[in-house]
Amino acid sequence: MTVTLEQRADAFRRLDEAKLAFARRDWFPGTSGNLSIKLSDDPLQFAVTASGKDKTKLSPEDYLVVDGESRPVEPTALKPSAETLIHAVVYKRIPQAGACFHVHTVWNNLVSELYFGQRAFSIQGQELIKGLGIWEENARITIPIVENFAHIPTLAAAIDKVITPDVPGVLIRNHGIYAWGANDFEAKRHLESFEFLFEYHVRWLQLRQNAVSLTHTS
Ligand SMILES: CSCCC(=O)C(=O)COP(=O)(O)O
Ligand SMILES: [Zn+2]
Repeated sequence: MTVTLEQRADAFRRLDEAKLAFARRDWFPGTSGNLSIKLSDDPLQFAVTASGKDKTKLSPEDYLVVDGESRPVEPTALKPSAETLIHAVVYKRIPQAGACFHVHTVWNNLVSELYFGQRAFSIQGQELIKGLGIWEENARITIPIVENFAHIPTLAAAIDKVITPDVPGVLIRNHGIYAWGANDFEAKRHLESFEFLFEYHVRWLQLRQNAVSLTHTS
């Protein structure tokens, strides 16, 4: 299937919108983060952020289109995100994924380190679990956590082993989160829901610890 110039331009415009929304929340510290939107399944092609850019800004050189091996499909001086392979793994493992967003936040880093020993973080009974598309009563979700291998093919292979269609995200230890959805709207909703759950959980642990300390000193 050929990707038209209109589809390419529409994906770039949608990536601009997602990027600015996340930038407003300070979710791209130090040029971190990368975003993609799928353009075709067969052959796999997706629009992805160029590597090392300041993702709080817009420029005509922010995105390029790559194939399933993370190679640019058109002549360009731009380098795809260093983590493009992870986006490719998500699209291959979860065929229903149409957009994939990666951000580094303090909350997702704290949760990834706190629960790395269990290789997963679980949370139950929170309304925002519905934001992940899971509507059962008192639902519990479990997001996997992988080691932060510096060698990206090793990191991508570790992610490939643990992701499932049941939960639309994966944490990388002391690095960040990848979250995906059927399209950019859904991937954003999933990412925001995960971040709410992480922040709630860490703040709740802190409050509980403070309450215990007060009880012991009074
Ligand atoms: C400065 S952050 C280190 C690389 C990283 O984790 C990241 O998300 C950004 O890499 P990219 O090549 O996509 O700019
Ligand atoms: Zn990263």
